[in-house]
Amino acid sequence: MQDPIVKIEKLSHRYTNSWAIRDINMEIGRSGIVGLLGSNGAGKSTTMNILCGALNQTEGNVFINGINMREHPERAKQEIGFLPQNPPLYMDLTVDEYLYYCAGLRRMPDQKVDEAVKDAKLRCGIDHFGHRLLRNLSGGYRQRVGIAQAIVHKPKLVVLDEPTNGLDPNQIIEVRALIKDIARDRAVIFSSHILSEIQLLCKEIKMIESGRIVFADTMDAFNNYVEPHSVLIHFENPPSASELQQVQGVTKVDYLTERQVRVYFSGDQEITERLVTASVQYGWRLREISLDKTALDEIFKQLSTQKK
Ligand SMILES: Nc1ncnc2c1ncn2[C@@H]1O[C@H](COP(=O)(O)OP(=O)(O)OP(=O)(O)O)[C@@H](O)[C@H]1O
Repeated sequence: MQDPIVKIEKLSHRYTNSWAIRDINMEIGRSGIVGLLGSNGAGKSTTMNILCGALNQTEGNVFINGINMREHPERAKQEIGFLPQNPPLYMDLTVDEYLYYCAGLRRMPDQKVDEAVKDAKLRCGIDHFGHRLLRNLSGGYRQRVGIAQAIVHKPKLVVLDEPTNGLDPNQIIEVRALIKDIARDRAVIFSSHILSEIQLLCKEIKMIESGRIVFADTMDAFNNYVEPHSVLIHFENPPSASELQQVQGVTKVDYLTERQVRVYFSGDQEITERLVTASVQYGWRLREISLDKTALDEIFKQLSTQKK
């Protein structure tokens, strides 16, 4: 396996007197979108700000492409493009002026700047807005300019802190498509407090709650984790537990009332079909059946209490 683009070791940060993040460890590969999911105040921005060298951590280490951010910040930052939660956009500059200014901050060689700005504008769909003042752009286009400044120096890693926050639904769709596009040739870390957004965009998910990582795996593993493993059934003529356990896939049966049963199963979703068939065959008179999907809030709670 290739070396990770990001390696975080035992990262902790304390603001004045309380810890915002504790003991975070993670590795991030060189391509695709990794989602950092967490509710408000979970510690996403703190982690991202440290990762990008905008904040000095209290404890632990961050390596970007093998370079220690604390020891060699200038070199490490060359590998990163960052769109913070409140991007520093200068409203009195035109798009071109702003992107040239950002390329300058990145210490790009002069002869490469024209082409780099042109490429970033094209990639972000703002090439026709070069002379427009930032203050006269819509929220969605300002966000595109923010993403353009994050990729102008062609970094290997782009970090986007809640980039769709505050946008209208159409702008959200456009910005998500842009993020997918820029992730084709680099790693992207993307934070959000919206699970469905992370599910839509990311191949991997790191979930953070109260400053700790509570889940880190592929999106597929996460989706399996939150898949329902039980169904709720109402029978008019309820079978016994042992009769229900004869149905292939059923692992456990709990009677909630005389006629209402929670049936646990393992494996595939065809369980509902098999239960309906058995009910017809044996005359159990099934009135209602529904998947028992635990509320996501509940899963968040379970994950955060399990790993504390
Ligand atoms: N500058 C600061 N001084 C003191 N406490 C802070 C500061 N910045 C953040 N915090 C606290 O640290 C914790 C983590 O905040 P952080 O901004 O990293 O979370 P977040 O997941 O990005 O949340 P949000 O989505 O609301 O931005 C919170 O309890 C927050 O109140």
